[in-house]
Amino acid sequence: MRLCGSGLTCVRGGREVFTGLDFDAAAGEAIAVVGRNGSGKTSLLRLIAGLLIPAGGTIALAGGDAELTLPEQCHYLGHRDALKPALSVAENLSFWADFLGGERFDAAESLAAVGLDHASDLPAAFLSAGQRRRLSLARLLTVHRPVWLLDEPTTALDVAGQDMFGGLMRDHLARGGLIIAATHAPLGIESRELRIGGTA
Ligand SMILES: Nc1ncnc2c1ncn2[C@@H]1O[C@H](COP(=O)(O)OP(=O)(O)OP(=O)(O)O)[C@@H](O)[C@H]1O
Repeated sequence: MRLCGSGLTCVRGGREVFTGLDFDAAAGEAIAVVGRNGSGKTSLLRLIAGLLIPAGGTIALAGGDAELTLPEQCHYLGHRDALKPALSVAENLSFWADFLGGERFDAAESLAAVGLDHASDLPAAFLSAGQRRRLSLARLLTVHRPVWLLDEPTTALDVAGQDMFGGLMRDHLARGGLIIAATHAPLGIESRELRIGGTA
């Protein structure tokens, strides 16, 4: 499996954010997208996820599931956690599994993997920032998708949480997944850098 972007141009609000951007990522590889604030890191993830339309260029996934579109093979984790505060931790995860569709894996195991098994009945409104982020990460495990698009994924995670997430990312890569992560902080796993715009 290989994800390639070629000659990408992104325009937002009538302003060109980047142009002529090329990237490629192979199965088992993590790409850290870096660049100054406003350079277009989030925009690139949203282009790959199909949430924005490129003003030019193409994005293609070779060797994926021919029956599915690229967005259907991506997990997009934005920097906001996209949780419903009135629903419990377990209900939020169930909502996302229903919304994303496809085969779902054991929610209790996913919550245990991110250290939230003790909190499954707690309303999401009561979670700390790091716990909200951990619940978002559980989505990645409950529904398997090969391409993980992660926007500042380690935000709010404590050191143990960053170690835990590093292990989850390594497992995903070992299973043949790929990761594109926009980040200002070290990702905590071996990765290749894709710089957008000038030096941060
Ligand atoms: N909805 C929008 N309408 C118009 N312009 C937008 C919109 N969203 C983002 N932009 C602009 O697009 C540019 C790129 O934003 P983006 O969020 O992709 O940058 P980034 O590299 O992720 O930044 P940061 O490091 O601050 O998170 C910015 O100049 C931003 O103001």
